[in-house]
Amino acid sequence: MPSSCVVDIDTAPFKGSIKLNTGLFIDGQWVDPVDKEMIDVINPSTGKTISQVSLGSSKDVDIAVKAAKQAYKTSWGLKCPGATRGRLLTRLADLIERDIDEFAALEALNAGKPFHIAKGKDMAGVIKCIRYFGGWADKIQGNTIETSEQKLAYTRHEPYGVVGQIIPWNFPMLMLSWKVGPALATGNCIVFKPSEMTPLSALKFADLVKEAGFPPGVVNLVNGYGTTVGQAISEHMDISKVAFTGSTLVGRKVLEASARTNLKVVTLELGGKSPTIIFDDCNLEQTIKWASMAIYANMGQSCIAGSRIFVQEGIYPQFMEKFTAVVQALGRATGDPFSSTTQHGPQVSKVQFDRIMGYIESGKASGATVHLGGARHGTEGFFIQPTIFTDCTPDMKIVKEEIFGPVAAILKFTTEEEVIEAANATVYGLSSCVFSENLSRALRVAHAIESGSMFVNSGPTVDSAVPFGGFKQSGMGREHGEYALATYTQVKGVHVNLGMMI
Ligand SMILES: NC(=O)C1=CN([C@@H]2O[C@H](COP(=O)(O)OP(=O)(O)OC[C@H]3O[C@@H](n4cnc5c(N)ncnc54)[C@H](O)[C@@H]3O)[C@@H](O)[C@H]2O)C=CC1
Ligand code: BAL
Repeated sequence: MPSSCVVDIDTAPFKGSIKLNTGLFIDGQWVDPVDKEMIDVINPSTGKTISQVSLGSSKDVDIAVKAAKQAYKTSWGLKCPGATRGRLLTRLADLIERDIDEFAALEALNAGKPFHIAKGKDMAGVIKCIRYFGGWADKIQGNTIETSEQKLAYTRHEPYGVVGQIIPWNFPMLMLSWKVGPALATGNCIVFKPSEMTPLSALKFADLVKEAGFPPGVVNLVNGYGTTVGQAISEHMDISKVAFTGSTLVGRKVLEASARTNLKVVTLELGGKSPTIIFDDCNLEQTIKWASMAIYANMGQSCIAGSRIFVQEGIYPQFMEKFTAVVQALGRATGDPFSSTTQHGPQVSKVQFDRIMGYIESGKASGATVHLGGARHGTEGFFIQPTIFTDCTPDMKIVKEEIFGPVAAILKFTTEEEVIEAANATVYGLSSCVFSENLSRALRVAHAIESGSMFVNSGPTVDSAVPFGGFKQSGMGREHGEYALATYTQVKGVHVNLGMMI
């Protein structure tokens, strides 16, 4: 009998016991991994173990792929009408909404997100995303193509079959929804790997997949390390497409694995070093709130974090005064994710904590000034103070590299041309923000910046209906919107002879 655990939480926003199956979810059943290995799951607020869950291997990936292939042939893919897929996705979204508090509690416990943010932002986004793609499931259609009177030609947008999905720990449920929503809507079966650090909410999700009535094998969940389960997914000969979110380093490995094996289609959503560009004529009150949200939301653990803040010289003193006050308030709202006043929780792990503190030390050593923060918060867990660096120059590591933590580098600029060049001086190109009340200028800049998303007079407010993905080394392919459907379908051109003779 595969193992389970009960997570007891007794806090103001959530009191209760959450029962979780801790096995692997394969072919609609909870099973033990072949090698019977387990992994500790850590609470980043304390550094203590919450529970142990199963740790899969390539052997479990093989079993999951077989189940997915069988489901694709018999009960999903082209065998299952889009309307049925859509209904199941909608039911799944309803079940997630029913259990939203449990999900938010698991995200707070395992990923350190403030509970009210996990509920109001992450989980609200998850439900919206799955409903959105549920709505697409019966609207996937090709075209007829005019060629000659003797030929009928049309296209079909067919699923790949079995797709692999590998996600990170920064938005465990949100990244899951971005992946499974379009894959299921388009009729693919899934072998899914959560981050080995944050698997708890995905375990709960798998139970709801079963409750919603998805046929066995359509969604399979194999928790495990990247170098075993992740690599096995990337190399698998019977997986036709893999969607990955994570570091650029691992993104390259996934692409290499595809090249080495079956040339599976790869979509990658990778790192960023996003610019927030603030002109003298911005609405300062609004801009400051958005700029703070852009870098510090989710403790800076976001690929779209606005970690380079370019401020035009005329507004620089006012910006610094007000921005500092907002970030100081965020520092005071740092602490227990289950407190209603907390806005800023811990980093996800000791590894990430050390990595970010290393960047802070590098910033100091390279001559930048710690204007605010720059140290750990408290004595327990992996908390870091929201940090502002000034006197930054383009050559510094803290300006060039993705920190993935609550660390902003402020850079002063004079002209529009200068800031466009500086903002584009990065290998990344995921997301950017520009603030100016001069719409002509804001749009000119929006068009000149090399990034897959551009936010004008707002922070990065990603939406399920709008394509999302990277330019340059931030990735390839798009999630969200109709564009996501294209990355989960392959186009077949059908030629019908209406009278041509040889
Ligand atoms: N774009 C994004 O949203 C994210 C970016 N990152 C960046 O990556 C840095 C390092 O974080 P990590 O947790 O180490 O990211 P990572 O890229 O190692 O982890 C992301 C996912 O990839 C898996 N993975 C690891 N090695 C793999 C392999 N060889 N083949 C297939 N899958 C593999 C992991 O198990 C996890 O599920 C962060 O500091 C941040 O800069 C991290 C997480 C998310
Ligand atoms: N990885 C997509 C969402 C984010 O990291 O902000």
